[in-house]
Amino acid sequence: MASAIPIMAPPGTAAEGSPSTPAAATSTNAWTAKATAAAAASPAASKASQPAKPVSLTNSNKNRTCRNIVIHGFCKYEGKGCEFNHDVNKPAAVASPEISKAKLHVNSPIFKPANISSGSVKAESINAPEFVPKSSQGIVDQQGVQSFAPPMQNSLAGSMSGLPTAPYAQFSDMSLQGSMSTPYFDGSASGYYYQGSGAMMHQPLQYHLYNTPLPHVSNLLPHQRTIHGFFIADSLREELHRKNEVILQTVNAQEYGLPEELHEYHSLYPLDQTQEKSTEVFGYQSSVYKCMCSVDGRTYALRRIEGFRLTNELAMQMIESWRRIRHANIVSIREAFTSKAFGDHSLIFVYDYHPCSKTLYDVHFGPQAQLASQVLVGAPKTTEPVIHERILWSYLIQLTSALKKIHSAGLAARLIDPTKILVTGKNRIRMNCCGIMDMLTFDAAPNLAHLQQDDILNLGQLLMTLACKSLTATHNITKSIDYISRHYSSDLKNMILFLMSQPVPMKTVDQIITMLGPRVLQEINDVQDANDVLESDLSRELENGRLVRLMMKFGFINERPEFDMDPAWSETGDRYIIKLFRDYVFHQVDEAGLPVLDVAHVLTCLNKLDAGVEEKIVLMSRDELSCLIVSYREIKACIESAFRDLSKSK
Ligand SMILES: Nc1ncnc2c1ncn2[C@@H]1O[C@H](COP(=O)(O)OP(=O)(O)OP(=O)(O)O)[C@@H](O)[C@H]1O
Repeated sequence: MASAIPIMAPPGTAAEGSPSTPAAATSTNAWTAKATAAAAASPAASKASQPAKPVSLTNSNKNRTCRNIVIHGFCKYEGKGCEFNHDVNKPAAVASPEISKAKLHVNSPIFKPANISSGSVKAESINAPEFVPKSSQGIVDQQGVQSFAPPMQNSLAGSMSGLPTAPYAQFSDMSLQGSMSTPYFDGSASGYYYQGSGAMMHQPLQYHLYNTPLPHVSNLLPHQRTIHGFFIADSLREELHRKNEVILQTVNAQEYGLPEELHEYHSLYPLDQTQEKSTEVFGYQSSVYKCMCSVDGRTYALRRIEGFRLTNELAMQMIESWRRIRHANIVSIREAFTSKAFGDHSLIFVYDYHPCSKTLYDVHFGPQAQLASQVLVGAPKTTEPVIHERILWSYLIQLTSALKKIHSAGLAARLIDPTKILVTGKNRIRMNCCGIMDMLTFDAAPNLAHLQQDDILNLGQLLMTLACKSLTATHNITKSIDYISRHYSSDLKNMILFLMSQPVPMKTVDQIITMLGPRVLQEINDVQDANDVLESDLSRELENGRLVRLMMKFGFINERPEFDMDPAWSETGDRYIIKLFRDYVFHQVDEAGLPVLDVAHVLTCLNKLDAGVEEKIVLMSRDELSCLIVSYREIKACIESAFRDLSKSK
């Protein structure tokens, strides 16, 4: 290794045993003074060394500054036999030629293990207790592993008990003390997506690998960070995990009377919340299924209109216009087709799938929302209206934006109903089921202006329903407006009155946009704030992804059994440095010889390595007979070259 700088033996130093490592052997002057080497590598490592007696030195050495003083600021053998000069104020008569050559000097940063530096993050701090989700109702497999039952559609939950638990934990974790065993799926997704495996694969996902910091540890000094500072927020991670989990859910098609395949879709999974099917919205019973597309492998939502016979082929052309609409507040439609796969004449619409979404109805009028308002009954009179005004404005802005797109395309939504608006994120809504009414009530020459006026009226009715938090609010408009004027601003009341008023001569979406005015600016501000938070979360994960890739490279290179006796791969040259660096990063020990589990140290070292900084560190061999001073840049070059060699040998 050309660039590594071995610490040279002072003249006259007798070697205690020959250097056993090839790296040491490459230097004829390899310095074998254990004490100095141990101290050089790390104070933490020093305890692991065998006690070594310093060798006798000539009188001239008294005039030479001890290297330990120069490098580390102290010499543990001062007064115990070390004959070099320890008085830094006393100028050394003879300068040590090696030291003047060495680039490392007193000011070089030295790694201090966690138990010395109070500011570092210790591995113990991430000993979070195992999280057991609330909905886990004790599904225990034969091995006694508790499985987690997700908040699934009610009728399906029963089918999940007694399912095998997949073997996890292969790539499980950064578990540093065995305390964070992470039961991740082993990565083999084969069969997971597909029906017919007889069972819905299920796994106990651990959403909370890291708890949020406790209040008493949040008062950190500016240079300190908690372990949570390195990873995305718990809530976001949990949400993403849950979405992934929901996307992969399947049921046995036969058990649920579902077709194995439907056009180019398979693995149907019912999404309806209840068994009861209403004909209120479409005039026909409808069902929704999640499914996989065998063409692109993506997940979609199929809406089946039951018992519908398509009589006019022209109706299908309506879908073409809807297919062209792409908008952040509209669930995109992919295609529509008829099918007899369910044993009847069904009309099938294929939409984008938004995992874990709920309808606006579920969010504000469903059982959970009712429970929340019951809690509020006992609340003081000053309690805020149940749906905050800002949320109502946000809904209105999003729906107006969607309507603008639809009306500009020469279409009408024809369906603005709380059960047909999806909430796909926090206050994030999307119009669902677009295009269905155009097919079901096909009219070759529709009165578009009239339908668009209806859209605006329906928007006003929806807003009134939400503001009054009552599905019958539109039955008594005077009373509802009175309620709204007492609980909300006059701007909101006027907006609702405008939307619900008679069109004289015609109302347009542009008029609504003008009335929204400054509220739109507020919405943009909120969206950008949310975006900033997500971006910062993303950047944290970016770091982690980078570090995982580095650690993988380490894993590939270090101690490969097939190269055991190969001089190019065994403990020589560049690879030897990588091995020593691995020890430096992960295998530090403290004065008592106990492992130092300092996450901050590991992250710092890996980040510096990835950046390839010029900072130098001292690496010491395991037998403590030799040490090397190398920069992170040099170590990075070694790793890259070793990895290149590995890739070539494939
Ligand atoms: N595109 C989609 N992506 C993800 N989930 C969806 C999608 N469309 C509907 N869902 C989910 O399917 C479930 C049923 O939707 P649906 O529109 O049938 O609501 P509903 O209240 O049952 O209405 P209806 O009474 O008309 O059947 C809802 O929980 C909804 O979140």
